Amino acid sequence: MTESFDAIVIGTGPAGESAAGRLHAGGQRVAVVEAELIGGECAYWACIPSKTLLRAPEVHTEAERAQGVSTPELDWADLRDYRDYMVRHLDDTDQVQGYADRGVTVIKGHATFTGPRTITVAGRELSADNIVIATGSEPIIPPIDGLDDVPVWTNREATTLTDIPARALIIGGSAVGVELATFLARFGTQVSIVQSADRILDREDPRVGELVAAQLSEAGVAIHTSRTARQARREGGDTVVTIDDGTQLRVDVIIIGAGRRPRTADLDLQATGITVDERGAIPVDGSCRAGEGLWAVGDVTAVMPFTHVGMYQARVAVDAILGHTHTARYDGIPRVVFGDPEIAAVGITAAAAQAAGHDILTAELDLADSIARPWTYEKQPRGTLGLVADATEQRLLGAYAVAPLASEWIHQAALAIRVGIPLDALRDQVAQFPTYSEAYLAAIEALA
Ligand SMILES: Cc1cc2nc3c(=O)[nH]c(=O)nc-3n(C[C@H](O)[C@H](O)[C@H](O)COP(=O)(O)OP(=O)(O)OC[C@H]3O[C@@H](n4cnc5c(N)ncnc54)[C@H](O)[C@@H]3O)c2cc1C
Ligand SMILES: NC(=O)c1ccc[n+]([C@@H]2O[C@H](COP(=O)([O-])OP(=O)(O)OC[C@H]3O[C@@H](n4cnc5c(N)ncnc54)[C@H](O)[C@@H]3O)[C@@H](O)[C@H]2O)c1
Repeated sequence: MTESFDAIVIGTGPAGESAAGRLHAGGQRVAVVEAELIGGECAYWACIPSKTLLRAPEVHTEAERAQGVSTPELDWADLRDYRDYMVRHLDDTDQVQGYADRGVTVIKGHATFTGPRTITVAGRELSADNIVIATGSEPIIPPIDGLDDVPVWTNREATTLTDIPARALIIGGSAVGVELATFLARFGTQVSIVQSADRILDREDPRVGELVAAQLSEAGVAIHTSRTARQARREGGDTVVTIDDGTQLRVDVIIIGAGRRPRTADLDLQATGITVDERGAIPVDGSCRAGEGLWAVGDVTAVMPFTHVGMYQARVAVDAILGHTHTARYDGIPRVVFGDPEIAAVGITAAAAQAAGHDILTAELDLADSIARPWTYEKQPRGTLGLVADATEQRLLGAYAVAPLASEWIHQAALAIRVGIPLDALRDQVAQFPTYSEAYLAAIEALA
């Protein structure tokens, strides 16, 4: 017998949970289907554990860099326990009960489509007027000979680690690679990164890559850009990795941070009429609609694979389901990598702006030369803010900041880009003294 609902949400990562909560609040009879744990990748093996693990080394560095305070000791056992608490000991019993208490049906199991709006899961057949697909993404494992014979961690093993490895090779030098390298290097791991692109964080402005490479090198991380790992083998207790310039790296573990692919392969999407793109992503329109009564939100769309974007897409899709259709906009969405210091960017790079035909103005500011806050914050002041603006329209197109607390103050640029605040208005804006936010005025004046 087919069980009918108003809406079914497949996958309960941040995007799916957000959709389910909003649908339920909108008065819909909702079923959620989850193959693993309610909360998804973000809650157990990605955002939450990684940011929890990075906080202790961040405080440690802050203390080292501030005048008049002795540096506290890092306590791995204590941090590990707190990480375990933050990932709920990989137990979602309370989450399942929470949904049940609210009247949302939870079905644990792997869903596959049997028709345009019917699925089968755990031996049950369900149908709904609307189905939201929020199945997330999985790590891409690069082809390296011998990888099966040596210790390899994806983000899952890396974020639930119990012991700090002495030596690690990270494959990939973007968000996952930079954050894990920052954390491990601070706990004493000898870290190497092999990055196939010609710079770290290759999707950002080249200056960001330069600044981040310098900070990682200062922390003792060895970076091999324009390189890939070719072969891995066991030699005694060591893993020996050969990279494509012939260099051999001797490590204890290989950590994969080489990108992710949308999790669509085993959904039987052919039953729905949805055709995935070459990345395996589900194409969606402006309101995240993927077909008649079908919606896709989060990493599975590959639009911008971040938790905040997945939750925004859920908002947009559920609004449309509930009859308030509007179009998602992806400009002005921050992209933060929690390095040391933090790396934040928003909007487009100077190169992308030029390619799009903008007549651009750019400025880069060394914060220590321009504002007071870096000096009151740490004894070796640091930080950079870069801006790109349209000269004709006199508005901001993009910004990057590599500086303490950048994850917070990047939001001013985000809002300016999103709303199209004129440069004149930003020039007349007054920030509190002494804060990092004051950097915007100095950088905007430098644009002229
Ligand atoms: C190490 C790391 C750190 C990160 N840190 C950040 C960060 O700080 N900030 C940020 O914004 N982003 C971060 N991200 C990205 C973020 O984790 C993802 O963008 C986010 O988890 C995507 O959410 P989602 O709901 O789309 O999918 P997911 O979180 O992947 O959840 C999808 C869920 O669907 C379930 N599922 C899949 N297929 C089926 C099926 N057929 N049937 C039933 N259930 C199914 C899965 O079991 C899973 O629970 C990080 C990623 C990594 C790897
Ligand atoms: N703070 C955050 O918001 C945060 C943190 C971590 C991850 N994430 C998200 O999670 C996703 C996965 O992150 P990621 O860093 O794994 O992927 P990514 O797609 O952001 O970057 C992958 C990197 O690996 C490199 N690479 C690819 N194949 C390689 C190979 N064979 N050898 C060496 N290098 C190779 C690429 O050049 C690229 O720089 C991204 O969408 C990211 O935005 C977000």
